[in-house]
Amino acid sequence: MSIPPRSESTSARTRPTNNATEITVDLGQRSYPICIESSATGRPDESGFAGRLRAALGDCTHAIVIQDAAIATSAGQQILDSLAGEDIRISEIEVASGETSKSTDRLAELWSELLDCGADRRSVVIAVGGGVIGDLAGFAAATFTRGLRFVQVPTTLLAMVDSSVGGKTGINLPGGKNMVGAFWQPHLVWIDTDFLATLPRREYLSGLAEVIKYGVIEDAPFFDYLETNIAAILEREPQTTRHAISRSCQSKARVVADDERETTGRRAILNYGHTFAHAIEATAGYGVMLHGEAVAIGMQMAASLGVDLGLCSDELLRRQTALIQAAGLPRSWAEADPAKMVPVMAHDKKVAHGKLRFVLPQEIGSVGLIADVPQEKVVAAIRSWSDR
Ligand SMILES: NC(=O)c1ccc[n+]([C@@H]2O[C@H](COP(=O)([O-])OP(=O)(O)OC[C@H]3O[C@@H](n4cnc5c(N)ncnc54)[C@H](O)[C@@H]3O)[C@@H](O)[C@H]2O)c1
Ligand SMILES: O=C(O)C(=O)C[C@@H](O)[C@H](O)[C@H](O)COP(=O)(O)O
Ligand SMILES: [Zn+2]
Repeated sequence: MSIPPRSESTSARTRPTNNATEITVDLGQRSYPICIESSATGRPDESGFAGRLRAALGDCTHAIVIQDAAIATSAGQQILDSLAGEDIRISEIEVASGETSKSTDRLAELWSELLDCGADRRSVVIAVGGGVIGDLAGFAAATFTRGLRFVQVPTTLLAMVDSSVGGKTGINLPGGKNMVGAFWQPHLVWIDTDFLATLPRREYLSGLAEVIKYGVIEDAPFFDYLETNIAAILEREPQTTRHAISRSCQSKARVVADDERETTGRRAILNYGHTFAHAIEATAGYGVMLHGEAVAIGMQMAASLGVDLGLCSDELLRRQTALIQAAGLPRSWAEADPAKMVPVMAHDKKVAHGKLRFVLPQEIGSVGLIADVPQEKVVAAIRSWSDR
């Protein structure tokens, strides 16, 4: 199956002002801004978090801040402080860090906590944390009373460049990643790059895997930029890092605006490497391998599969491998076991008519959605980046 090309009419709109960038996710009446700022959360004027919240929601008298327990005294506190002068009742809910919180048990507790704090359809859920908090809180918002308004405040690089944008929310099942969820768009994405200052290096690198993904799937000049500037990004040099975040958000906003619910196939490109990655995460045990680490290895497996099928060149694989290595990400997983991974891959959400479909590279900046891949080639791709 071929992937529809980028639509010219639904490109993300970008408005840079001073040291801030605003990108619009164009979804008609459900359009929303991604505000990329630095040191701006507490500003008392309309450019601070509270001002942007007022502008995005209008009437809001109750905010429920659902935050990662590990950042409750830092980013979470900044968000709470920024709302202190507002005429808004605040409820706080903490969620333990880590992938295991994306579970049916934690979701059920969260529904009860929302009930207990008096959440109703005029409330807003504000998710403060990484992708785990955004996915979990977003799904709770989508389902409680059939829908609460929702705002994303990403505090990890991965959440800033990927999970906070686009409205995919959900939880894991033991047998598969993100198997239960909903498309539920936020009203606002607030990115304050200062939050990255406390992010551990391993988590920062994990986010870089999704950044590299955008270069491979639809932005070849950005891939070139990353090759040249990876050292500055690793040092978290402010301007370079901001550029990488904003370019990633532009890619994501463009793809989501083209195919919000992954119906035409265009949005499936964001799943590059993920058929393998999700099987790696599930078979390793959730939380053992970080999502971005699994995506890096999954992209390697996908590129090897592409080479094997004659879809792309060895040179593409060489460049991708070099960038992943330069970014300090793993390229292989010694324990990757096809016998365990292939059955998990059967639950991939891109399966159609009982057949797996893989997002595979054609050239840097372009991928295709490929069905009818012989299983022995899938096994060989897994083995080429494992010890088995
Ligand atoms: N919905 C989507 O479109 C989408 C896209 C990509 C990934 N995801 C999902 O996102 C999840 C991964 O997200 P993640 O990588 O952000 O992981 P995460 O949410 O687990 O956060 C990573 C770690 O960083 C800590 N942390 C967060 N912010 C911090 C900060 N500012 N300073 C210090 N520590 C901080 C957290 O406590 C946690 O231990 C996975 O479940 C993945 O499936 C979803
Ligand atoms: O937004 C998307 O679409 C993506 O596929 C982004 C991915 O990086 C992300 O990991 C997503 O959660 C995967 O979605 P899934 O539908 O394969 O579970
Ligand atoms: Zn991902």
